[in-house]
Formats: sequence, C-alpha cells, structure tokens
Amino acid sequence: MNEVIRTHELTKTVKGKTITSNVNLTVKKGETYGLLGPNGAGKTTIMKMLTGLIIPTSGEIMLFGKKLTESAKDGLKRVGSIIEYPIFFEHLTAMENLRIHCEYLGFYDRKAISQALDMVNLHGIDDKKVKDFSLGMKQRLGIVRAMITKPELIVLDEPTNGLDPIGIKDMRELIRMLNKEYGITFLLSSHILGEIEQMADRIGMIQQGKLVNEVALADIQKLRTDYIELVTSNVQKTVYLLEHDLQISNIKIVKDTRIRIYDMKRSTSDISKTLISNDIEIEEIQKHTSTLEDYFYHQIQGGGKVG
Ligand SMILES: Nc1ncnc2c1ncn2[C@@H]1O[C@H](COP(=O)(O)OP(=O)(O)OP(=O)(O)O)[C@@H](O)[C@H]1O
Repeated sequence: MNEVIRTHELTKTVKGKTITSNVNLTVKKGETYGLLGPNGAGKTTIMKMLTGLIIPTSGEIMLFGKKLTESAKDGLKRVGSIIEYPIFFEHLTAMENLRIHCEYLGFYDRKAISQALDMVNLHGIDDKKVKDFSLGMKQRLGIVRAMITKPELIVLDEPTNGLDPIGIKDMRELIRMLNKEYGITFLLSSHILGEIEQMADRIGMIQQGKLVNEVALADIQKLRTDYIELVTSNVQKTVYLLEHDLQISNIKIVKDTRIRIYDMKRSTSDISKTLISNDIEIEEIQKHTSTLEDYFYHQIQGGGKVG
C-alpha cells in the first residue's frame, strides 16, 4: 500500500457554514506532506477529520487503504498526532506524563520511553515538571508522546507555531530525522510557505476550505527560472539588438516597454553596454529569479481555481 491517506470529496459544514469542501488529497507512504494555507483556511478541520476527532459531513477517508468510519477506526492505532496544542499534566515530569499515556494505551515499555526522550533531547531533566518547560520542549514532548506507540503516520498541526528560531530548527530536524531514519510518514500544516518549503516533499494548498493544488516541491523547483528584465521606450530596436548583436534568442515582451530575457548567456552589464552604445535608453535592468512565492501567488491569483 503506497498511500497512507486518500480523501474523496471530504466536506465539513458546521451550522450551515462550509468549512472545507470536496477535498481530494493523497499522502503517500514515507513522504512529508505539508498542508499550506492562511489562518482559517481549514487545515485544522481537515486534520481533525483525518484523525477521527470530528466526523465529516460528507466524503470519504481512506486510511492505510481502509475506509475510516465511526465504527471502523482501527487505522487510527497506526497514527500519532498533535492537533492544536499538546496538553499535559503540568505538575508531572516528562517521564511521568509518558508513563501515564502509555499505561492508558496499554503500551508499557520503559525502555521505549527512555529511548524516545533521548531522541528528542529531553533526557537529563528528570525532575523538571512540564509546567517549567519552554514551548519548544512541550512540542518535542508532544511528538514523543505521538510517536511512542511507533505510529506509521504522524499528524502535526502547525508544529513550529510559536517557537523561537532554535525551537523551529530543532523541530524541523526532529521531523526530518524521524522521517528519514524511521520511515514515519508526516502530515504537517503551516501558514508559512518558508516552513513548508523546508520540511515537506509535497504540498497541498488550502484556500477557503478547498484544496487548490497538490504539488511535489521538486517539481516546483524545476520550474524556477532566472531571467533579466529590462525596461525601455524603444522595445523594437532593443529586441533587434538583443537578437542580432548579442545572439540572444529567448526573449519575451511582457508589457509595452518591458522585456524579459530568459537566455542567460549574456550578463546584464554586457547587455547594458551594447544597448547604450546603440543609443538605447534603459530605464531599468535587473536579474530576477522566480521564487516559490511567485508560483503560489500565481496559483492563487491566476489559477482561477479558488472560490
Ligand atoms: N466548530 C466550528 N464551528 C464554527 N466554525 C468553525 C468550527 N471549526 C472551525 N470553524 C471555522 O472554520 C474555519 C477554518 O478553521 P480551521 O481551524 O480549520 O482553519 P486553519 O486553516 O487550521 O486555521 P488556523 O491556522 O487559524 O487554525 C475558521 O474560520 C474557523 O473559525
């Protein structure tokens, strides 16, 4: 089974308000999948449905190849999750919290707890109560708790939210390590593109409750292009000079006065010198790289799929 999650037309309505509609997403085994979308887009709601915390209004969830329903929740035993914030017994230590959790689940393995605490650098603080933990430590403890029963899928809602830069880096490294070394599949959410970019292999863009696009990061990166953009009032002569004097072939006129050069064999200074020596007035010339932001902006603004 190569698919861990597949949803079909997953929809949630609350009191007549549509929160998510017709979401068809697929999470493949071994990948880190990032749900990306602004606050209120519906990411948490999707994750709650996938982890059995709320029931979909309509649509279907396939978890490890089996349909997830109220009476068939077996697949959830293979899932660990932190949706919104992890809640602990604040007056107890990390170890005590984990023991209670494991006993509750009927999974008791003292060694596994100890190993898991080591893995996330939470050992050596045996006497410290959770109420004295930083948010980053609590998040890491939340992950330990989510993974202690050795799940195949971990669902994390905004795992870096509220963390300081070191906490964010630690969290990223922890997720990467668990994914690469233990083969755990991750479903994460974030409203920050840069975060998702650094953690996910594939991205599902959520906008107003809809899945706008699902794309592999590697595919977007292939689409990144460098170009030189120049602005001049004499477009015709400029294009002639670029083609004939500089042998540049891949040119696009984007507006009346704006030209994009995708053929990067000539530098901006070579181009400027040639044009100036031919009496062309250059209002602006600059090298650009299309970014991931450009891609997503285009998807949301120009894709026409939102709404
Ligand atoms: N039970 C509910 N009743 C009414 N509205 C709800 C309910 N649950 C969620 N919503 C609304 O649905 C929208 C989506 O919420 P959700 O928490 O899923 O978004 P999100 O993408 O996770 O955003 P955030 O990052 O802010 O948590 C929000 O406008 C929220 O207020």
